[in-house]
Amino acid sequence: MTVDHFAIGATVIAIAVIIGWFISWFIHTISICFGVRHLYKKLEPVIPKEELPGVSIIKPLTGVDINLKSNLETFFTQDYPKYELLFSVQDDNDPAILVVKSLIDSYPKVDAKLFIGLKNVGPNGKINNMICPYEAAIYNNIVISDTGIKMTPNTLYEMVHCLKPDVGLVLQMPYCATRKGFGAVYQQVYFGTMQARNCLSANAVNINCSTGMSSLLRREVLDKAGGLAEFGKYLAEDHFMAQAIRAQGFKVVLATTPALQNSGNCSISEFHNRLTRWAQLRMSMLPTLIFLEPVGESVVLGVLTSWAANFLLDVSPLAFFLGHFLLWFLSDYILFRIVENGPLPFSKFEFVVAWLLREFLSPYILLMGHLKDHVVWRNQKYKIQWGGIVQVPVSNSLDVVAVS
Ligand SMILES: CCCCCCCC/C=C\CCCCCCCC(=O)N[C@@H](CO)[C@H](O)/C=C/CCCCCCCCCCCCC
Ligand SMILES: O=c1ccn([C@@H]2O[C@H](COP(=O)(O)OP(=O)(O)O[C@H]3OC[C@@H](O)[C@H](O)[C@H]3O)[C@@H](O)[C@H]2O)c(=O)[nH]1
Repeated sequence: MTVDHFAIGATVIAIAVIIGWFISWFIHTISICFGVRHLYKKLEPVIPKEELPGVSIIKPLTGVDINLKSNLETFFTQDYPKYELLFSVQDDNDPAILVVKSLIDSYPKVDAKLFIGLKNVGPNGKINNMICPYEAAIYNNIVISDTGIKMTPNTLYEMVHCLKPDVGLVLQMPYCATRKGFGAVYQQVYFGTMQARNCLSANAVNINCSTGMSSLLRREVLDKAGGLAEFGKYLAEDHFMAQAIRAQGFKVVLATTPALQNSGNCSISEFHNRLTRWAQLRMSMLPTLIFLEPVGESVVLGVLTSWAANFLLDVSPLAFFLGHFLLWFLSDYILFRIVENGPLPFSKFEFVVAWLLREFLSPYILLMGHLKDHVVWRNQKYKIQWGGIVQVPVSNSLDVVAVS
């Protein structure tokens, strides 16, 4: 390559980097605007409360943590006229059984059942755990809610409110309840900044960006796509369910309040394992993210753009990087306050430390996703293929028992 070719190539790359930098600020701006407009907006009642449709809430459980009982209790105290609770565990030694039974005894007026044992329809353990309650559900509207989720008394109403006739799936954007300890702060900052930015901006422009920890869907729509069992072949069943619902012409929308993850386990290393697993899923399903995700991170994009600005405009790279990083921080701080709907629930110092840690560790998490040749989820190992299909882990199906 001659010097001219080299200079032309470098100029083209530098211009592309600058364009990418503007795109990333466009994403920040959309997420903030959409967050302000959509999150926590006042819901005008459209139909009287007693005429609201019935909802079956499926809770696939695996094990116990110190918050499980209080989290599950929030499902028994929903300010909603007609719903049933369908808990399921995959084996009869699961300690969650005792917790659920004691809550069922304490709230005899709430229609609640416990299913013990899974139906093996594919590699996805969560789907296998949910097949029995899904088949037994009496209502057409199904909420799927992960074990660590806590609701406020209004959450179910807020989700149903978003289920307009043209909507097939309502997702609660992932966020966290405020818990004690730095691990909890770190997770809350992650979900309130990077995750919220991508989730809000993608949904604002109708890009499929789903996380299935708390969602409400129309059963007849899912059944037309083959039912819940059809998605047992994927680990990222949430992404493929949203895709199948959109393919039938229904909208996928965000609920006005985020999902409150409130697991009793706030370990940073386990959280990193979870993020690595999610990164592996995303990269296998959407390979363009292998390139886009790292360049969409503040540190990598900052370094690249500092070089580009210096190359094209002779700007000091250090000054550019520091300005970029400070702006990114301020934008994330504003977004966090929008998602939290109030002041920081911890000190500013903790926010800064958790934010810096996340920004500098994110390339490492993405790298770990590339280095691992298998996915680990709840002690099961899976081999994942391009397209998101997984190979079956060894699993044993128990007889199913329903306990009211
Ligand atoms: C030069 C700048 C370009 C920036 C491009 C930004 C690239 C996107 C970067 C990161 C994507 C992060 C997605 C976070 C949410 C995903 C959470 C998750 O992994 N969930 C899994 C488990 O529940 C789930 O199975 C996977 C779902 C797939 C999500 C795919 C998301 C694509 C989002 C793209 C957002 C771009 C927004 C553009 C708006 C104009
Ligand atoms: O083998 C399993 C694994 C998981 N599960 C249940 O599935 C739910 C989610 O599990 P975890 O909390 O371990 O995982 P995550 O929070 O990472 O899940 C998230 O990412 C992966 C997606 O497929 C899920 O839909 C999403 O909720 C829990 O309720 C858990 O009890 C099972 O019932 N069996």
